[in-house]
Amino acid sequence: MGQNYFNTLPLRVQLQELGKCRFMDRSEFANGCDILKGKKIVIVGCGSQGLNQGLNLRDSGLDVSYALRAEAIAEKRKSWQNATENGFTVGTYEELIPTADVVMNLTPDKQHTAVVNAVMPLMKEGACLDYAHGFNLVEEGMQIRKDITVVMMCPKCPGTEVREEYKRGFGVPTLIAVHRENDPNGNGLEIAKALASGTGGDRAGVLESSPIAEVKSDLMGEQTILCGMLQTGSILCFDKMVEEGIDPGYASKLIQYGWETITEGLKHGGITHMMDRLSNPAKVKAFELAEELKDIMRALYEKHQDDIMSGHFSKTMMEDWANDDKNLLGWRAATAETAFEKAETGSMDISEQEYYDNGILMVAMVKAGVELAYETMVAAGIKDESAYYESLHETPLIANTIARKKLYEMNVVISDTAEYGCYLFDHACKPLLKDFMSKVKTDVIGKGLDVKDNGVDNQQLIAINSALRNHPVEVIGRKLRGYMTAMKKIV
Ligand SMILES: NC(=O)C1=CN([C@@H]2O[C@H](COP(=O)(O)OP(=O)(O)OC[C@H]3O[C@@H](n4cnc5c(N)ncnc54)[C@H](OP(=O)(O)O)[C@@H]3O)[C@@H](O)[C@H]2O)C=CC1
Ligand SMILES: CC[C@](O)(C(C)=O)C(=O)O
Ligand SMILES: [Mg+2]
Ligand SMILES: [Mg+2]
Repeated sequence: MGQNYFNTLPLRVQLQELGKCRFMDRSEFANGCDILKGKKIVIVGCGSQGLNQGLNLRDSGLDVSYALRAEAIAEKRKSWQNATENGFTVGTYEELIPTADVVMNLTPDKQHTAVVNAVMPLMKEGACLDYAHGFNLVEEGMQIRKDITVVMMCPKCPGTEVREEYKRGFGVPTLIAVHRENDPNGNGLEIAKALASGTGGDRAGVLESSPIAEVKSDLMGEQTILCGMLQTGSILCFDKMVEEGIDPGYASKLIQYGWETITEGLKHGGITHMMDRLSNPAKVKAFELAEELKDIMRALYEKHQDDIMSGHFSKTMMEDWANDDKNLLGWRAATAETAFEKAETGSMDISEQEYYDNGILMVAMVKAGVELAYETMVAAGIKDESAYYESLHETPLIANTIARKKLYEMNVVISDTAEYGCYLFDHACKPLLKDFMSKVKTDVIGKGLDVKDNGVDNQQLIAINSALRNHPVEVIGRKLRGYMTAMKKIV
């Protein structure tokens, strides 16, 4: 195992790299992916990111093929099926890597050291190696041959949504970076820009960042609000409703589709708009619950960020890798056994508004989780734009996966690294919320408020509305969503 690269750097460089974040201007992508036209792109791995990035790059006119393990080809595994059914050339590392101008390493993080050690000797002089997540570079300190350019092109969303947005003629916000140790020709940024353009990311917004900022923010987002919070919230809200006598089929449906429905509000107008979808008394209640949740969970969010920064998280996850993924597999199996996962979802109609009205606690959990994740990341030196993408922006995209097939689907689509961190958070968060959950009733989850009229105190409502609109995640969110809307009009 290599040394944690981040921990080897002087503090000055650590801070410089953590703070690297520039929202790129659309004009910087005027040449699209032209510099890669006629070049050979070989993707290693054809899973969640591999398949979907490859489909987009090919549709953008680039030459894409897949290098898979010999066993995957011989056994016609899922990765082989994904690639061949979509008409791509597939070959072994020996057949394809030496032809590649760009090798995209889209295998699970756990495999990166082995994969990179296998492909590096086969790569031609001066080729480029791309990652979609920098764990291997930053946490494992992978050393790459000095003639190779190392870039990162990281869509800020699950692989499935990378493709769906592209098919809609758009893209997903994407972070690009060049590894400061490997830019021998000084053209790493141009290559990363072309990859982001080829996947459609430039139509949604691209951040020029660093591998360090990417890793420390991506891990934090996925462990807390994006996956951990939604998993904990699903399990606790379901158990609560059933305990209070609500039909399990209704409870299951309210949660399975509820996250997607209420977080649709985030896409349109952030937390402010999500909360505006509630009646005034419900908004006051959700605000109060969120404040309480933030007080209870703040230390846990901070612990996750601290452990990510110090390398404790990566060290313990790598110990699990070395232990045949004992924790990951045990937690995965335990999740499948939860009452929420096992419940049959009812066929009753639930209107869009009912998801808000009967899901006040879920709204409060989203608000608390997004704000806490954002606040904690920014306090650790991560820039507002990255913190926004890794919290508020991506939450609806993860919620979409739960709507498809509950927590199972979310945990299949996200990376194994995200799945491990999600369980870690979930196991710490559930006991923390025990007392809180014992006090809540069906008025905030399952049935809606039982009020005779919608009257509220004017001054209280004014103060709440002001707090909502002026939270820093809302300020940066309005700016970034404004760019996305403007770009959508151009495309
Ligand atoms: N999942 C996501 O949506 C996101 C992932 N990322 C990052 O993208 C990268 C890829 O993650 P993801 O798409 O989830 O990965 P997947 O788990 O979906 O990748 C599976 C692919 O990797 C191959 N693979 C597995 N083990 C090996 C190995 N030892 N050697 C070679 N190939 C192997 C599999 O092929 P085989 O058939 O041979 O097993 C399969 O093609 C990661 O760095 C992740 O952090 C970034 C953003 C989001
Ligand atoms: C949220 C999890 C993620 O970081 C992602 C889809 O962006 C991952 O690692 O899968
Ligand atoms: Mg991510
Ligand atoms: Mg991730």
